[in-house]
Amino acid sequence: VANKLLTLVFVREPTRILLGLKKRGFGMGRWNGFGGKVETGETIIQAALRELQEESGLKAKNLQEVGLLKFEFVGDPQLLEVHVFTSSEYEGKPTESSEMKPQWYDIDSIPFDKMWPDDKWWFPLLLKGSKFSGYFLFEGHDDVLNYTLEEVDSL
Ligand SMILES: CN1CCN(c2cc(NC3CC3)nc(N)n2)CC1
Repeated sequence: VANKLLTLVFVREPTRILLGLKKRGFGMGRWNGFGGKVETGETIIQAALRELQEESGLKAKNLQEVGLLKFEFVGDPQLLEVHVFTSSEYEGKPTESSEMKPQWYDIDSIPFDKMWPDDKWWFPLLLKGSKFSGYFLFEGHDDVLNYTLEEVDSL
């Protein structure tokens, strides 16, 4: 079966970035951007905007695709394909949802120890405004066995 399409959106201000604490399900207990599955009949962009609004209450006005991340788990044939976006213009106020508890973090104090382990490699590229493409092989949810990561001119 084809890759599972997922979205991940970070709302960014000059010195801070909005993260959400995942309250249940996949990635529970970890801080992350906002996102979810791409449903049939919607584009990846539409899914990114929908999930951001559902999970944070924010309506992004200038979504930009900044990264493509592929994840594999030892023993699991399903490949995850995560399309990463940023937005610097938005409407609304960060609002806790059933899925996420939003909080602004200063970009100098990102809580990597409480995020997915792959983030420490690609997050610096996102913060400096690069476009990136990466692949991470996980064993379980905590160990990265292998990865490749490159900055790209276009996605
Ligand atoms: C809907 N979500 C959005 C984001 N997402 C991931 C995954 C991830 N690593 C993969 C090993 C799991 N790392 C970050 N930062 N986000 C998965 C699904």
